[in-house]
Amino acid sequence: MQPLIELKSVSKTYGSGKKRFQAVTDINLTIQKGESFGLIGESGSGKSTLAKMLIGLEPPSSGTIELAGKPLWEGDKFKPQRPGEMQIVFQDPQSSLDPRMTVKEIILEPLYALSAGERKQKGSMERLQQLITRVGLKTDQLSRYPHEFSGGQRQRIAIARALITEPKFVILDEPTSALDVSVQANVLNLLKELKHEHQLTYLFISHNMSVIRYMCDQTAVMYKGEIVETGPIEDIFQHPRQAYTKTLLSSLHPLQAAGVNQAENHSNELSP
Ligand SMILES: Nc1ncnc2c1ncn2[C@@H]1O[C@H](COP(=O)(O)OP(=O)(O)OP(=O)(O)O)[C@@H](O)[C@H]1O
Repeated sequence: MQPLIELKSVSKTYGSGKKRFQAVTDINLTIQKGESFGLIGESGSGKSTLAKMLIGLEPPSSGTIELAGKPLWEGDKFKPQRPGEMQIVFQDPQSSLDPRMTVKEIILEPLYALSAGERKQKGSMERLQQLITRVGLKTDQLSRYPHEFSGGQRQRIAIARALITEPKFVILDEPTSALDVSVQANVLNLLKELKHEHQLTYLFISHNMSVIRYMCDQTAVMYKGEIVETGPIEDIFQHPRQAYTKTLLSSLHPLQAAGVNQAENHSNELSP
């Protein structure tokens, strides 16, 4: 079966001369359609750099990235087959939502990358109302501005924005780490339901092993720009092979390490 996403020998170097810094080194990764693929690693390990190369914000320095068998980059030019096919939800909805735009404008904005016909069809008022209601907000909130919402509600707006183009692949870059613990599990559960309803494929980035375990089927562990371990999440959780993965696991709360997942326990919280 052809993978949805395939990275072959992908590296990324920032800067040049004395400021040259290799953030990502020789990454090989495949994500199958329908998978929820976790990417875990400490701060600075290169997770966001990988996400930026996938979404078109940073070109790889070498290697190839393919979506459904088609290269996403031609040199420094990002050339997705269908704009809007991939979307991203960033960590901090405070900075990722334009404070001068209404919720309606924010959610509709990704449609400007599409053709006029598609924009009309996907941006209908009926669709917008369905989407805003589905993420847990009210239709009369469409005319409000981001500052009028809580952190969790803002992340729900960001999720609606990501779904408006009907993407196949969604990158979730630490989508709950900036949120109050009391709302983290609600947002994770919403993301799980939406994945099922829209047949999405996720790349879920986190530094939190228990969140990755709750959300993902497969995972890769990143350390200093390299993938040091990859496989089914339960295998990695039960039988970590690399010293770094063992360290990540040993930093977990004892209940989480024992497999008692607080989100599944409906406690509404996930420990950081
Ligand atoms: N534009 C840039 N110019 C130079 N160095 C950069 C740039 N962006 C990232 N880096 C460096 O690359 C490394 C990887 O950063 P990256 O943001 O990908 O890590 P991360 O794992 O996502 O970290 P975090 O969890 O803190 O977001 C870091 O050392 C960072 O300082």
